[in-house]
Amino acid sequence: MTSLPSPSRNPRVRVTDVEVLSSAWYVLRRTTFDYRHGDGRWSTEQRETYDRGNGATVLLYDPAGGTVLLTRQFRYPVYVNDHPDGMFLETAAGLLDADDAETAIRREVQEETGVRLGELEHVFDVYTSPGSVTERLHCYAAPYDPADRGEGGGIAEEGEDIEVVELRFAEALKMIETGEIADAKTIMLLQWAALRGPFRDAAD
Ligand SMILES: Nc1nc2c(ncn2[C@@H]2O[C@H](COP(=O)(O)OP(=O)(O)O[C@H]3O[C@H](CO)[C@@H](O)[C@H](O)[C@@H]3O)[C@@H](O)[C@H]2O)c(=O)[nH]1
Ligand SMILES: [Mg+2]
Repeated sequence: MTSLPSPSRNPRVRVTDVEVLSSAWYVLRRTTFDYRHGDGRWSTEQRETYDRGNGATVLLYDPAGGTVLLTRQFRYPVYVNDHPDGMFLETAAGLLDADDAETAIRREVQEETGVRLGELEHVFDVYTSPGSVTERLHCYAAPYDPADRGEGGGIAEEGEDIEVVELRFAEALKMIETGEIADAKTIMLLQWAALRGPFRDAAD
């Protein structure tokens, strides 16, 4: 046994063991727990969880120009699973590290796009892959001024090579249909922007 989580918040769940299977860039654990089913029967289950920490992302939008600012970078996990070239379009995002979500997203956006965030709207928090990955992703939206757009590029020493991509909002929506935008957080935020966010009154 390596570690146990804090006391159960669910009387149907009793964790009995946690093993660390791998601890390299991220941490893979195998947890054994007793679970009480809907019919009252208890069973012993095992689940592996991939812990890569939590993250934050932001949809940058310019209401006057009708544009959004995204990033493009090579994503190997996407490339290895059939994406044509792995050059993936996403909202700016990053891991929280030791920071709270708002501090982290301000830092990441500046590193990746050069934009210094002013007002910031919290939109929702999402679990990105609840059957296997523990990550909770804090999702924000914020206006940007195209004149503030800087070099961006990410941190070269960490192997990052990030292109900043400005798109008309209507074009970004179409790119969801064509598959050119296929990142979950980016699709969720673009659809939020059309339904309830800054572009809800846009004609197309
Ligand atoms: N050496 C090494 N480096 C890695 C590895 N995995 C990631 N990295 C480096 O660590 C960097 C982390 O950059 P962040 O900007 O902090 O995170 P992110 O990869 O952009 O993650 C964000 O987007 C993800 C995808 O949507 C989100 O899952 C995540 O929560 C976060 O929001 C990556 O760009 C990459 O350079 C690895 O296995 N080995
Ligand atoms: Mg990033």
